[in-house]
Parts: sequence; C-alpha cells; structure tokens
Amino acid sequence: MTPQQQGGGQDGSPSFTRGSRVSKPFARAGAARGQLKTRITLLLLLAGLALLAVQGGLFYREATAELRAQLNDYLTTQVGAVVTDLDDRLAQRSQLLEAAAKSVGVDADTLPAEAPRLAARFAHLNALFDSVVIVDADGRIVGDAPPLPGRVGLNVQFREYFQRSLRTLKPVLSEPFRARTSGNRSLVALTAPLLDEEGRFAGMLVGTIDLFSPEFFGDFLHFKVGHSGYLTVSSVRSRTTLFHPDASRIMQPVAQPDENPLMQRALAGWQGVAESRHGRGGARALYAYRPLSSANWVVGAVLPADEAYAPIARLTRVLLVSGGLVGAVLIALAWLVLRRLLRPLDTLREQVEALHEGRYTGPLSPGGGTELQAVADAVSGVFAERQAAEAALADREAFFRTLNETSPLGVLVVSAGGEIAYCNQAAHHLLSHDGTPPLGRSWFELVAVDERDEVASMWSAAVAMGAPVRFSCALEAEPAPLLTLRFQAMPGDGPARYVGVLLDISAEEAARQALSMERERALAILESIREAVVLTNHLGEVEYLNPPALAMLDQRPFELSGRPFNRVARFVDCASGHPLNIGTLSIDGGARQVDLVRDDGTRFAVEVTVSRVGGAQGFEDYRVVVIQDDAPRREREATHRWEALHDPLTRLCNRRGFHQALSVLLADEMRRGGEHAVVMLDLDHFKAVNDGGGHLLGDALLQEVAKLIALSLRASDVVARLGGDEFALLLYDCPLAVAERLLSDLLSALGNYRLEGPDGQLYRISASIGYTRVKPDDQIPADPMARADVRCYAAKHGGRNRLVMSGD
Ligand SMILES: Nc1nc2c(ncn2[C@@H]2O[C@H](COP(=O)(O)OP(=O)(O)OP(=O)(O)O)[C@@H](O)[C@H]2O)c(=O)[nH]1
Repeated sequence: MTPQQQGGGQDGSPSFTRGSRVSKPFARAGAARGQLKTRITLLLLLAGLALLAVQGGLFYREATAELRAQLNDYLTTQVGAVVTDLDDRLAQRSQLLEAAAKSVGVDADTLPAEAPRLAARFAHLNALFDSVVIVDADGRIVGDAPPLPGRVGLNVQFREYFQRSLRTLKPVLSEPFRARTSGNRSLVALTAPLLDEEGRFAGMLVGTIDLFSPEFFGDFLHFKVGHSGYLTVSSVRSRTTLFHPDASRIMQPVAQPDENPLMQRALAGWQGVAESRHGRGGARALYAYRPLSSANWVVGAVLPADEAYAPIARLTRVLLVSGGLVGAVLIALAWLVLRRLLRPLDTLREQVEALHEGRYTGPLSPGGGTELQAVADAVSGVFAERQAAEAALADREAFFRTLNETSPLGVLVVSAGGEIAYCNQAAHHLLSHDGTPPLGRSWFELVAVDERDEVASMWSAAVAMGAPVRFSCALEAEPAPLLTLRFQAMPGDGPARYVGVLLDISAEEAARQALSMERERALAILESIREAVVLTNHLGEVEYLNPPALAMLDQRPFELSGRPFNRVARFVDCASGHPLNIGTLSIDGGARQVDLVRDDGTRFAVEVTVSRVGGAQGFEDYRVVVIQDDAPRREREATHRWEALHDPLTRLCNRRGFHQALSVLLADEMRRGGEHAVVMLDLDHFKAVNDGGGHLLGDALLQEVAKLIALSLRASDVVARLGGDEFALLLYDCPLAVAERLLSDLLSALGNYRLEGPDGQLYRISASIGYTRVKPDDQIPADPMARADVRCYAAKHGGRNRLVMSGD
C-alpha cells in the first residue's frame, strides 16, 4: 500500500511514514529549507529597514531643511529686531544731542564760563543719556549734568571720540569705555560738535550712555533667543564685546577666529545665518549676525544646535522606535507567512525522501501551486529515469559478471604496484596452480624468476607512462614453469588500477616452437635442393631465397630483405616479351615457361611454379616461387619441332614441312590471288650413284643438290626433299614463265655439276622437273602437287633432264 493509500494529512496532502534514519542529502535539504526561511526573513527585514531608512532619511532631510529655513527666519528676525531697536535708540539720542548743540550759540573763548549755564539747559537730555558733559575746544570738561563731583576739569582730549569729532566736526559714537567717575561702568559717548557763529569748533556736547541701563542693553539681559540662546553686540572697530550674557566677556576682545570663525566674518562685513562649532570640540550652534547702520557694531544671535534641532532629534527617536516596532512585527509576520508558504517544500522533501527510500511509489504532489508541482513532476521524471537506468545497470552488471566469470580468459585487476586486487575464475585457476590464492599477492611473485626482472621493468615503465602493457611470461612453479601466459593490461578507472586479460598460451607457445623447428627443417631442405626457390609474403615481398635462387638471380642476400619480388626477379613472356609479375603468374596452376631478365639484361629460359602456403583461418599466406632452368627442355622441344618438318640429311623441309607451307598458302586468301608455282623435281638415275659410289656418296650428292636448288631460288621460297631423290619447290609470287626460266637455270646448274667419287670417278647429275601454278580451286596441297608430279613423271618419260609445265 502506498502512502497515499494510507491516508492524507489534515490539510489533504499525502502523509508518509517517516524513516527512522534520514539520509544525508535529505537532512541537508531540511537544513537548507531552514536556512532559506531565515534568509528570506532576514531579506524581508533588511528590505523593510532599508525602506524605512530611505523614507526616514528623506523625511529627515526635508524636515531638517524646513526647520533650518524656519530657524534662519527666526534668527534673522530676532537679530533684525534688535538692530532696528538699537539703531532707533542711537539715532534718537544722536538727533537730540545734535539739536541741543545747535540750539545754543557758543564761542570757544567763552564756553568755559558759560558751561554751567549750558549744562543746566541741557539737563533734559538726562532722560536719554546717563550724563551730559560740555567739553571745551581743548578737550577739558567744563560742565556736566547732572553734576558729578570731580568730573569738571577732566581732560578728554585724547579720547578717540574727541579726536574724531574734532576732525570731522560731526556727531560721533565713541568706542565703549569704562568711566572712572561713573563707578567704572561701561559707557559709550555720543558727541555733537559746538560750533561758533562762523562754524569753527568751539567745543562739543557729549552724552554718555550706560550700556547696561534699562533703556539700552539692560533689556537684552532678558532677551531670549529660543530657550537657551542669547544675544551679543560687538564693536567692529575695537573688536571688543559690548554685550554678552556672560558678564566676564563684556569689554573683552571678541572671540578669536579659531573659537568663532563666523564672528570674524561678521566683523569683516558678512551678515546672515550659519551653523558653526564654538571653538575646537565645542558644541555646535546657529549664529546670526547683522551690523548696525548707526554704529559700527554687529549684533549677533546664538542658538545652540541641541535646542535648534531638538524637534529633529525627537522625530528621529520616534522614527527609530516606530521602525523597530514595525520591523519586529514584520519579522514575526514574515516568519509565519514563510513557514506557511514553505510547508509544501517540506512535503516535497518528505515525498522525495520516501520515494528515494522506496516507501513511496506514487506521483509527487506537494501542493503549493503549479510551479512547485512542475518541480515535483520533473523530480518524478528524474526518479523514474534513474530507476530505469539502475535496473538496466543491474542487468548489465549481472550480464558482465556472468560473462566475466564464465570467460575462458583470465581477468585481473592489478594495482600499480602489481598487487592482484581481483581475479575471475579463469584467472584464479591459472594463477593458483600451486595452491596459493592469488588475491592480494604481488603479480611479480608469480612470474618465473628468470623473467621477473624484465616483467617488473616493463610494468614500471608502462605505469610511469600510464600506457597499456603487454607481455608474455612463464609462471613460477616447481620444479619448472607450468604455464606460459600472455598478460595484457590497460589503465583502469584510476591511475592506481590496471585491468588485465590473462591467456594461457602454453599450447600456442609449443606450437610456435614446433613451427619454428619445422621452419628450420624446411629451410634446410630448401638450402639443399638444386631448384631456385623464393619465399614471398602476402604482399609480394621477398622473405627468403635459397642459394640456387641467389645464383640464378645474381643477387646477394642482404640486398633482398623486404624488397618486392618483381624487382628482384623480372619475368617476361617468352613470345611477346611483355613483363609479368608474380600476381599474373598463376598460383597452383602448374609451371609456366617464361624468360627471366637479369639486371644486366641477359635473358634465361626458365620455368616458374608459384604455390601458396598458409592463409588458412585468417592467417597471412606465403608464396613459394620455384624457378627452374628451362633452356635444355626448350632446346629439345625445338629440335623435335624442326625434325618433324625437316629432312635431317639436306636440312630442307620434308614432306610434312612442305605440306604445311603449301597449306598456309592455300589458306591465305590474300595470297591466293597471286601466281605461285609448285615444282616437283626428281633426280635422274640417282640409283647409279648409289650403286657406283656408295650410299654415302649418294647422301653427299643429295646435300649438294639441295644447296644448288637453294642457291637458285629466293630465300623466301620453300625447298623440300620429299624423300629419296625427290624434291618439291614452292615459288611464291612466281609466274610460270619466270618459273620456267629459273628451273632452266637450275637444270643447267645441275648439268654442270660433277661429283667425284671415292675412286676418282666423276658423276654427273640431271633432273626431271614438272611444275604447275597454284590454281584458285586448289583445296589441299595434294592438288597442285599432283599436277606437278604428273608433269615430272612426263618429263621422266620424255627423256629426263627436262622441264614439263602443266598447262592447266
Ligand atoms: N644414297 C641414298 N640413296 C637413296 C636414298 N633414298 C633412296 N635412295 C636410293 O635412290 C635410288 C632411287 O632410284 P630410283 O627410284 O629407281 O630412281 P633412279 O635410279 O634415279 O631412276 P630414275 O628415276 O628412273 O631415273 C634407290 O637406289 C634408292 O636406294 C638416300 O637417302 N640416300
């Protein structure tokens, strides 16, 4: 029953029997799924945090820019209000002082005397000035209101405001100074020049302002910039601090450039709002500076950055806290969602694991959507293919195992060191003849001692090159080697393993040795026979020549190894002279008469017999070429042929030769049209020669007559002795008239001839001759010969020593 048949889980997915042991790949798959969930959760968290960071950053940037713009406006407004207020107060006081100075007519000389009166007149200015003093042209205070003991008589000639006012004859605001007569307070002085009627300097009216009076900087002590900010007023000319919440800095030099670079810029003319750090390592603050138009002062407002950006900091804290809370919620949600989403993966892993362990055979159905089902289908297909491949592999393995174990060939697996790791039954049988199992033994121990070094050397060389190795060797056994084996090995599935094939070649080796001895014997025989014998391989290359062959071919042995036979022995056809090679000489077809042409061009009549040996069962064949001197036989044959057609006494043709020549003529259609003469000649009274001079003399006469006849005719004509003293002549292309003349001459020659006998007697000779022409209807040689013979007979009976021509 498959797991699916056993029932499904609560969610309808198949349930499986969990194995007691989880295989490594599936354990890794489970761990990987956990890692995947963690990674996705972290990824989501990081994405959420990144989103929050980007949004928070953008928000922070916008909020900071907006806040900074508002702070700029705020500080600019604050500083502007203070500057405007100071300008108004100074302008109001300067105008009042100048109006008072112009309201009185003075003279430099009378001013000291009139000063008390004038001071009383200017007492209304004390509402705006701390005090009002009248200074004469020499710089000496000559009157004051309200009166202050010890003030009149003081000389302010060297005060800078006195000098500037004297020089410009215009109202001047002094640099702050501490007035000893006024309790060392910080004062500034406004001057208004007193001019006489002619406009000459007669003195000046000076109103002092207590900088920290409630009407002036005293208000600033309560002036707040934000909650913790403050105002400053500095003098550009003297570069001193006129007002600062820290009283110890009043009337002190302004901050140095490294302490407050913006202050230095403001003293140089810059106005605006900027952020800077207060001194090295100091707190950051926003600074706003603006100069007064009525005095050479700069008003500054300082707002610490902590307070200025406090809303941003609060906002950031809120963002971080809310982001953290959102992130935590997101993580929890992502974890739960992923757990649910990845549950089909768990199901798939469990199903694949069950499939792998054989606990499940059905199709994979993990649920979780079409994509995962597609993966499951693909995995199902792979498993099906794997199972089919495993079944096929098992079949092949069983087949090869059976083949291996039943093979007559020994199969070995040998390590690179020569140790036998495996052997099949055949190899086991071959190698365990001494009773010791071969497995685990060194291959070299089994080799015969005298061959062991050579085998080890070949083995080492082959292993070093990773090349196949093949050798034959005898096995070590007592008392003598039992087997001769051929071992052929190739590198196996790794450099340390060789797969070898072992074959018992003892019988083969014995056969080879027997064959070698047989060959030795055959060579000895070949060396001893008279016929020339050449041995060639299947390619026609010379492998062996016996001494008669070397002599016949005029060759030396060392020149012949591997040379093509057709270059060693050149044969030509006897009649045509066409070259023949060993391929065209019939094999096993009997002897063939050919001519042998040596390198020097000389030709020999030889008889060649070519035989094939070997070639059975796929072995290469050899050819044995036997060459015999054929000259004697061929001479005998020629003699027989000549004797059959010729008369041995006169060496003329005999009757058969003449018949043959005449038959050829009669058969030659071309020549039948010509005029040819056939002559029969019979000596007259030849018997008398024999009888008188003896038979030998008769033979001599016959020979002389043959010569006389041959001399009378053309070489192409045929002269035959038909027998006894009877001759026949065939005169080609010879009309009868010509024949008559020739034969007449012959008769004359015969008549003139004298033959001396042994006893000194001279013998004369004559002949009876009949002749005829070859006629178109002559069929056989006897036809014209009969006609000529009749005429010869007629000549004989006509008185001999004459010619008789056939008229037919
Ligand atoms: N020496 C010699 N004599 C031969 C040979 N053959 C035949 N004779 C002789 O030649 C003679 C031929 O004689 P015949 O046939 O009678 O002719 P003949 O003597 O010439 O007489 P006619 O022809 O009638 O003139 C015979 O005595 C033969 O013995 C031969 O080869 N040698």
